[in-house]
Amino acid sequence: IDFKTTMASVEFPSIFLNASGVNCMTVAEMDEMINAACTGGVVTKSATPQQREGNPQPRYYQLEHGSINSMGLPNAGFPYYLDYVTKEHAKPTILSVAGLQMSDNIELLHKIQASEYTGLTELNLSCPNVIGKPQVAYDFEETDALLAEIFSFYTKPLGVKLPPYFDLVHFDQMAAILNKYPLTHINTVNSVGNGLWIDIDTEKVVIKPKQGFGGLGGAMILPTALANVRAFRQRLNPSIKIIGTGGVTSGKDVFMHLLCGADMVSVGTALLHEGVGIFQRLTDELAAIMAEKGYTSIEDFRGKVQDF
Ligand SMILES: C=Cc1c(C(=O)O)[nH]c(=O)[nH]c1=O
Repeated sequence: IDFKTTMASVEFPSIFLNASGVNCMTVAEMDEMINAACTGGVVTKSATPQQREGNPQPRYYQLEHGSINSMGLPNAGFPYYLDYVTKEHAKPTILSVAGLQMSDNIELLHKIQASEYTGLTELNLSCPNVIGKPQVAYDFEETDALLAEIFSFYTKPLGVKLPPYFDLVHFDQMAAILNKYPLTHINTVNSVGNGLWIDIDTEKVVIKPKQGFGGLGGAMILPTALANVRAFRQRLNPSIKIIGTGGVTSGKDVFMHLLCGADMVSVGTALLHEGVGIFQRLTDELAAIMAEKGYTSIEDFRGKVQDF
């Protein structure tokens, strides 16, 4: 079964990617993603202009049905990731960038525009853990202004990483903004912002930053992820592809993301726990589901979830 896919005329040998932030901080991790079986390529950790240590530890904690994190954007800095993606690799790369303020985003995209890099870039509008900074993507006017400024000069392939939305009118408002711009894709969802977990033995929160508040990921956010993939598929121009992210732990979850309209699927929490071998497992499980249902291509069912 053929799981390759094309986005912005870039051929991905598989639909599977890592969620930015997981297994993508260093050259070794990014090479491991590219060299692993059944991966489509690699998405870098969101890069900031300078290298960042991130928040104090513990800043990640595994829950029974997912994860909570407040990493604080630790990364090796924009030059490190631009250097990596500009080199030749066996599979495509997506360069993720996250400014800490609007001017950072503009500066980073000017640098990419002026660089040798011709691959895909993803602007992270949804980091929930930069202390003191609200997520850009929850400010519709700022998002619109930022994209207008970017597309006044940026001509290379560009997508955006979005947080989950929880209100149908917000889907309408955000989709109306995104449809104004020549985006290659959206990647939805980022972690569900500012959850909290408590260790009842110590009666303490489980992560140090932000008094324990952190983004939620993993199995428990799958229903939210599916809703966001479907809602944007229903509203966005077909030219804007969708990377479905959030809650994927099995072939069934991948199948549901695809039924909702995802073009590619990325894995975060489960990848962190299982390692890159997960992509062969997800491929085998998806292929078994498709065989059972008599599907020979993802096109047989992509986006075809039915109303009740
Ligand atoms: C880029 C920062 C992000 C982080 C982080 O570095 O804290 N965690 C997330 O769950 N999503 C992000 O987008």
